[in-house]
Amino acid sequence: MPTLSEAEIASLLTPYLPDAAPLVLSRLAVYLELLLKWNARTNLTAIRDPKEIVCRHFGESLFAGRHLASETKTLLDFGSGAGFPGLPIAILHPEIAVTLAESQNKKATFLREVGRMLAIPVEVWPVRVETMPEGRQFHTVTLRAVDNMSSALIAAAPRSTNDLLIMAGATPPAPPGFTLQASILIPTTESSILIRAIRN
Ligand SMILES: C[S@@+](CC[C@H](N)C(=O)[O-])C[C@H]1O[C@@H](n2cnc3c(N)ncnc32)[C@H](O)[C@@H]1O
Repeated sequence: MPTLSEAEIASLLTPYLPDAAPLVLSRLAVYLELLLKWNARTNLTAIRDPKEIVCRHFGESLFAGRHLASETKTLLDFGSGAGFPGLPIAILHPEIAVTLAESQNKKATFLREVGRMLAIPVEVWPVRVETMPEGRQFHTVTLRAVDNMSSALIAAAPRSTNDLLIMAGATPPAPPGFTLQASILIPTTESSILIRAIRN
């Protein structure tokens, strides 16, 4: 028996993604089981309650996925951790080539395993973003809950040709060459916001 049925996951996701497709739900159900299994023996995320994982991690990531620019064809998730928001975005938008950058080895190994089990072609960059070849760029770079958002944005900016999609508790300063758009409150949260920074 899965921890949560696909119907339960769909119901929990309603505020973030009201009509999730069956394939999205079945992939999220597999991702949830893998995350719970790995998190029991290695610390991938401090959130351990399955319903909270679905709302906080999956829901917020899918909400970001609904707010991507239509021209986004390549996406870098900067500091993906256990895959947020990059993996749920890859599940929601299989047409986008998603790269998950995560410098901690155990988390990068987990990300590869989820990609393999779901048969989705995500690239995992298992070291710091700063070590990518200079010319490597993406339409969109996402950043969620990275430790020092201001310095992460400085490192992320040269990687983006179009925009940065930021999920944070407060509005960060725009990195050089980018302009912040109005922020959007993430559903069911008190103060978590989604902000797009557009390249000038
Ligand atoms: C606080 S966690 C947040 C993870 C995820 N974005 C989330 O919302 O749950 C930040 C992650 O970013 C990774 N990280 C920080 N700086 C990085 C960098 N320059 N390149 C790649 N990964 C980085 C860390 O190893 C850590 O796992």
